[in-house]
Amino acid sequence: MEPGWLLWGAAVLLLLLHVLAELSPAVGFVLRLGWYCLLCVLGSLLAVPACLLLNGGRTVRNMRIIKNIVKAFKYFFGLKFEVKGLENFEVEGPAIVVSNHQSILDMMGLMEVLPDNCVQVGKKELLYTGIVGLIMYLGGVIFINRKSTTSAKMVMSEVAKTMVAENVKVWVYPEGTRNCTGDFLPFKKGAFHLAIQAQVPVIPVVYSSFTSFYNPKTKLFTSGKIKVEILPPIETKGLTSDDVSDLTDRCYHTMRETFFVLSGRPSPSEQWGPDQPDVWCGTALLV
Ligand SMILES: CCCCCCCC/C=C\CCCCCCCC(=O)SCCNC(=O)CCNC(=O)[C@H](O)C(C)(C)COP(=O)(O)OP(=O)(O)OC[C@H]1O[C@@H](n2cnc3c(N)ncnc32)[C@H](O)[C@@H]1OP(=O)(O)O
Ligand SMILES: CCCCCCCC/C=C\CCCCCCCC(=O)OC[C@@H](O)COP(=O)(O)O
Repeated sequence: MEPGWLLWGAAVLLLLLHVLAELSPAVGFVLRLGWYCLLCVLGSLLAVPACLLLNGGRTVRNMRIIKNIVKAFKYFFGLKFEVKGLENFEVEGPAIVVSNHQSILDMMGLMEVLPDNCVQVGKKELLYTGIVGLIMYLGGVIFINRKSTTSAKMVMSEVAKTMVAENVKVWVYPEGTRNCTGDFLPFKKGAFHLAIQAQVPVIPVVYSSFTSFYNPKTKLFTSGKIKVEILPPIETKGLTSDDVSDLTDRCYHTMRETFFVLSGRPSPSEQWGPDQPDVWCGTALLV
């Protein structure tokens, strides 16, 4: 077929998809999410050779390449990030970063603020997403098996040693799963055990609620603004395993309080529970 016809075909297809997306929110939702996944695949196709050529293999230095590619994604979805407190990442040496996790779209918010020398903890299933899994592997993502606490704990204790030796920060989603209910899930303790074992500070990062522009249950996915705040580091020097619960609670409360402020909603003490308890976040691999 002639290239001219191909271009026309592509233009007509895009127009058709655009009209469909405008007519039906559900179709628009699926198309936008599909486009996001496609962007991840295309970005990975670009990043894999770059990472291999420039850095040779699995290393945290690849995160810079990944970050710079992913930072362009937001323009395709009309998403804006307003970031406060970046200076709080400037701690000397390693640290544990903890943040709330609402959706697979979080990957954009993550890359928007990601400090140098920082890897994330992710569920091992993400390794099976083909080239996207490969780029995560090359970026140094630490994969854990959530179904086996024993093996997850073993991986995390190993991380406590290597992060200090190699001077890397580790980004953990302490809710342990995606949650877009407009509130927080209770925090799991792995991140805080890790911080105390390695005697490194915890840096909380909070993203405002997505519910005004993204909701898989009502098939909502429009443009929107996300406020991000990096809170001051919480020191763990001198703390022992007896202090894990207190540290977890302290981070949970500070972050939840900040979450409501950033989301422009009444403080948690003035309301009870999530305002949309039935928002479905999905238990499938991605959605
Ligand atoms: C260029 C284009 C590219 C485009 C493509 C993109 C590429 C981008 C690249 C890169 C971005 C990557 C983005 C990745 C994002 C991934 C996100 C996810 O996958 S989130 C899910 C996985 N993460 C977690 O689950 C962590 C949080 N979870 C924990 O930390 C848990 O605590 C865990 C898993 C370690 C254990 O899970 P439990 O369900 O058993 O949870 P508990 O209740 O905390 O633990 C049970 C008991 O064990 C103790 N415990 C936990 N950890 C311990 C430890 N290390 N040592 C000793 N005790 C420990 C606890 O204190 C608790 O005991 P007591 O109840 O207190 O008595
Ligand atoms: C042969 C494999 C076929 C699968 C092809 C899928 C192609 C993948 C394309 C795009 C993937 C986008 C990945 C973005 C990374 C975001 C990571 C993420 O946020 O994972 C969710 C996980 O934290 C929480 O898991 P659960 O909420 O517990 O569930």
